[in-house]
Amino acid sequence: MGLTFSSIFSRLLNWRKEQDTRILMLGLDSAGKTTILYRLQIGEVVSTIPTIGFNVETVEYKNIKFQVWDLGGQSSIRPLLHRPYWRCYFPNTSAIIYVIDSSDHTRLPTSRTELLTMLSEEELKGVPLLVFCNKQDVQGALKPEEISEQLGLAGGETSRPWSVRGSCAVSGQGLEDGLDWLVNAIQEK
Ligand SMILES: Nc1nc2c(ncn2[C@@H]2O[C@H](COP(=O)(O)OP(=O)(O)OP(=O)(O)O)[C@@H](O)[C@H]2O)c(=O)[nH]1
Ligand SMILES: [Mg+2]
Repeated sequence: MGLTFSSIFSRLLNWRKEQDTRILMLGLDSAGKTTILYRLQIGEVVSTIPTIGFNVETVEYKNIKFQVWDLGGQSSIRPLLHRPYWRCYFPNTSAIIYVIDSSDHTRLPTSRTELLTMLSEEELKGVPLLVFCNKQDVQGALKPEEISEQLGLAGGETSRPWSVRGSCAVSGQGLEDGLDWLVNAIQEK
């Protein structure tokens, strides 16, 4: 598995040469972000708590860095509390991966709001977006098409390349195709 991902990212490395590439992975708690990070098997996942106080998980493959920010907790203070801090990380972002728990019907509207709020950030304008509709293996999970419809990107998101795809982080299904798409999108930008 790791070999496949390495070969996908190699295209990016050859193309970006010495430039650092930062890919941010976000999504509500329990969506599957950490599981995806480990699934990539491209390096050691390092967990750190920067002074600003929330958890950051990073895995690096050469100069491609995947970062997951733990925006913590379930409460509504989450975005209010952290957005001013994590905003300062936005300017050097090459791509965004947004992970949704497709089996969590109740929180889809919250997840959608979080996503759209983030996409409205000026610094993220034009940055390619890959949405993983994760946990497709769970019975009753919403299909990527249904989630895509609810997110409503098709109507308004014209400033960036985006794709909404199904995944199962546990088996790894869908991850390769999604990341392959993302690497192409970064290169074509
Ligand atoms: N069935 C199923 N379970 C999954 C899948 N992806 C993740 N999980 C499970 O969902 C739970 C949460 O996954 P995590 O990877 O910890 O989620 P996270 O997004 O990192 O969550 P936080 O760190 O709390 O923000 C774990 O028990 C995973 O094993 C999936 O595709 N299918
Ligand atoms: Mg996690």
